[in-house]
Amino acid sequence: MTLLAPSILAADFSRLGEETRAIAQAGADWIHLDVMDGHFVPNISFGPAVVKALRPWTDKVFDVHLMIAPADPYLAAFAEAGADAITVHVEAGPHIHRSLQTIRGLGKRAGVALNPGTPASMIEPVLDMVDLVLVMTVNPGFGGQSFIGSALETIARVKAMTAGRDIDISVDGGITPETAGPAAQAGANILVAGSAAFKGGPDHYAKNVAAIRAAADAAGGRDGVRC
Ligand SMILES: O=C(CO)[C@H](O)[C@H](O)COP(=O)(O)O
Repeated sequence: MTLLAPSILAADFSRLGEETRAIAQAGADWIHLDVMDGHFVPNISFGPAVVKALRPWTDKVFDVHLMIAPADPYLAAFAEAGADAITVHVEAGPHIHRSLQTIRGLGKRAGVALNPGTPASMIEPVLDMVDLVLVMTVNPGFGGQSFIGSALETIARVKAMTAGRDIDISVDGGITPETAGPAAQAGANILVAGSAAFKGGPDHYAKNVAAIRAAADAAGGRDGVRC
């Protein structure tokens, strides 16, 4: 079954704890936490203090996506705050190998992310170091954007590059019941969804999550790793 990782970027920030619990109880597999610094991306979201504050609200995997540069000075803080997986962007600095080594050294699942304009080949040298590849299907920084179709080719390239390895492929940006199928078909086994997961408020979360997952599974999505 394809795993669903709702992004709390689309939640009601005045009630983040309740929202995190509600989406977890609605069937989310992982909780995706988007960290933005106003430098690597043109928006600011939250830091390790918020991750720590949310940790008691659910025992789901905390999938922390760092859209920050530099990332290395903050990796330990996010690990201590309760992250289970930490993803850094290959575009965010010159030492991606060191960042991934640090994340694994902290005992966390290490992820590397690719922006829509970045070729998949950029991460080939570090595939031994990663548990997760996150393919951005929007330009990072904001929720509610439209899925960039050309990123499907990147997902397919990453799938081919990672064949035979125990590496998850996550897609992030513009995931809806319409785009979940093509993303899963191209090779994604974890879908990050913000707007489509939180649409309509808490009474709709279970239905939203089920619709996205069903679309992915109908398209032949492969199993995500449960940890
Ligand atoms: O990383 C992100 C933005 O940088 C968000 O996770 C992503 O955009 C999800 O939001 P939506 O599903 O609304 O597109």
